[in-house]
Amino acid sequence: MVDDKQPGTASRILSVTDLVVRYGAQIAVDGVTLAVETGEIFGLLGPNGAGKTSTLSAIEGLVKPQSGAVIIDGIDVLRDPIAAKARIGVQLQQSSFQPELSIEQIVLLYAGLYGVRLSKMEIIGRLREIGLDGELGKSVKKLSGGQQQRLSLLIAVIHTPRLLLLDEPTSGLDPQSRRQLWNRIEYLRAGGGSILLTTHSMEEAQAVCDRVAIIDRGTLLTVGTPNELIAKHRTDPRVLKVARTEVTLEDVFIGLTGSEIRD
Ligand SMILES: Nc1ncnc2c1ncn2[C@@H]1O[C@H](COP(=O)(O)OP(=O)(O)OP(=O)(O)O)[C@@H](O)[C@H]1O
Repeated sequence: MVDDKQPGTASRILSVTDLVVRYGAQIAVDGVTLAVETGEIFGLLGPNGAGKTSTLSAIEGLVKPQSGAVIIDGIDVLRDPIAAKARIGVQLQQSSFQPELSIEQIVLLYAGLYGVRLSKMEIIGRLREIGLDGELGKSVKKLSGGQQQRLSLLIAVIHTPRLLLLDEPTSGLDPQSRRQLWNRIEYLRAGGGSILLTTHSMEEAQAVCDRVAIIDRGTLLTVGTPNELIAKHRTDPRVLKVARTEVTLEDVFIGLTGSEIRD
């Protein structure tokens, strides 16, 4: 039997239990419980201010939760943050990269930070996978948005993390770059990785996520495969009220979270 308490053997790569995150009087996450299985792409959906980034930040160990537990690959993030962080990959904002450095220098820099040794041939091989092997000497500031996004994803997985955390990875990308990123995420899953991402795109959730959770006002409202959520909530009067024709995932989302604009 697989023991989820033993690091490296967990079939459940992430368990979040009763997570509470506050910023002063503001409750951002109000008792969220969710789990991501190994090899799964899991999507966190929610309107602006729902608590998605705060949940991710607590998982990453960037904010200290008021209460609750986060277990990554059998490791308690609060008790052993360094070991837990070694198992996760986080996509940095493109603006975090030093703009004057070349792609090769950036890859070498972050590989070094993670203790990964890469030969020039290995760097070229990795860049070939994302179509950037011809741009080795180009500075980061000269890359297009899509190229920068691909580079930041490559760096997020340079140490082959077991769990990849992506906060709105495709926002601002053109359709081609978005598709490429979806393919890349699926490729990482095929290689044994697990992915937790946030998105505002229902299309994205349906296209790449094995399961999704809808979160609002810091609370998890529902979880399942996109089709399960449609089946489960298709007769909910709040969902029927907003459905235009056949009930879609977006109808479920708006039905459960309400139609008012969030800032
Ligand atoms: N550093 C902070 N200090 C105070 N309040 C914060 C801070 N970060 C987030 N919040 C508040 O916590 C709540 C949840 O924010 P969070 O960024 O986690 O939501 P989100 O679902 O990621 O939203 P978005 O889709 O807009 O990125 C919001 O009310 C937000 O204003």
